[in-house]
Amino acid sequence: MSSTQGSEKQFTNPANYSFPHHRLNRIMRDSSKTPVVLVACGSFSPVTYLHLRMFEMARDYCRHNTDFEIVGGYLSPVSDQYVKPGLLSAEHRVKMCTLAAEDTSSWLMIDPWEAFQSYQRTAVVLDHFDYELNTVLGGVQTQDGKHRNVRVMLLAGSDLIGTMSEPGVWSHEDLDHILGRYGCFIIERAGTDIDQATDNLARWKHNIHIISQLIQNDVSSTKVRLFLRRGLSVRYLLPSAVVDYIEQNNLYVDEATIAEKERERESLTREPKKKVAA
Ligand SMILES: Nc1ncnc2c1ncn2[C@@H]1O[C@H](COP(=O)(O)OP(=O)(O)OP(=O)(O)O)[C@@H](O)[C@H]1O
Ligand SMILES: NC(=O)c1ccc[n+]([C@@H]2O[C@H](COP(=O)(O)O)[C@@H](O)[C@H]2O)c1
Repeated sequence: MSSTQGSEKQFTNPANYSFPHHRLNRIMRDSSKTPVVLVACGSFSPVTYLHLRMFEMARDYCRHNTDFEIVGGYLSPVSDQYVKPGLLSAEHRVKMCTLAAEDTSSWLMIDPWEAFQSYQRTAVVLDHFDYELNTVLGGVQTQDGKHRNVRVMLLAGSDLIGTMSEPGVWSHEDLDHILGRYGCFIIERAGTDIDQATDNLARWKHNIHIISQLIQNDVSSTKVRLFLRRGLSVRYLLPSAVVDYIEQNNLYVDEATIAEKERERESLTREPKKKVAA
């Protein structure tokens, strides 16, 4: 059974869900172009500057190399049911992504649809975006009021695209749906050979856009979590509102470290009195 087309399918929404579109550019700047919405699917545990930067890189790439006009960008955090080490609750991940986008961007949005329900395959997530953008919202308009359907495209790092050639991770049908119907932008990532990662995807080559990182940046959520566990600073690797949120909620710090931090805090508040007394 092939994945259902966005315009035909009814999607089950989480409770109290509404599709965010407050930053979507509903009127195109250049009517000769194709309107595109970028969708990055991932854990975002936690979201880093690199995740946000992927969108800026893709927008620059589109301006200079394609006839696409980016009219919006979404981060879609994966469901809690996605089994992965270090995956914090959807509640925290959506909150951190929202703080990050609000704090740093004028065009990025967070869609919590995927996060607050059972696991949804990426092909289905893209269908959901297509449905919300084109069927529910009715797409966008050109300067002279003509209707245009928005093209949804996946934005991902080369490590994720590399998994598309690993047996059993993605079905052929889903790959055909994602890369054939929608298309994607791949951000080069240190440690992944981009030619190897895309070798098996040659039949969809016309829909795969590879973007080099001109300034190498290999911040990853795994490294950020490791720093936090070791009590090292992660400031300037993530938006400051996200760092503050992590600190306030003691996130990614294991039980032993929390207890140690509490002991430290207690001893710090007691220490000056002892010194004075001595
Ligand atoms: N440094 C990076 N360069 C290029 N792409 C990246 C980078 N960091 C993350 N991405 C991409 O961002 C998307 C979401 O990533 P994800 O949430 O899994 O982050 P991550 O840093 O890879 O996480 P983790 O370290 O927990 O595996 C994926 O497509 C991933 O390839
Ligand atoms: N078959 C699929 O649809 C499929 C397979 C593997 C990963 N994914 C998606 O890719 C993303 C991977 O995120 P991570 O890089 O954090 O593991 C998630 O959004 C996940 O849902 C989808």
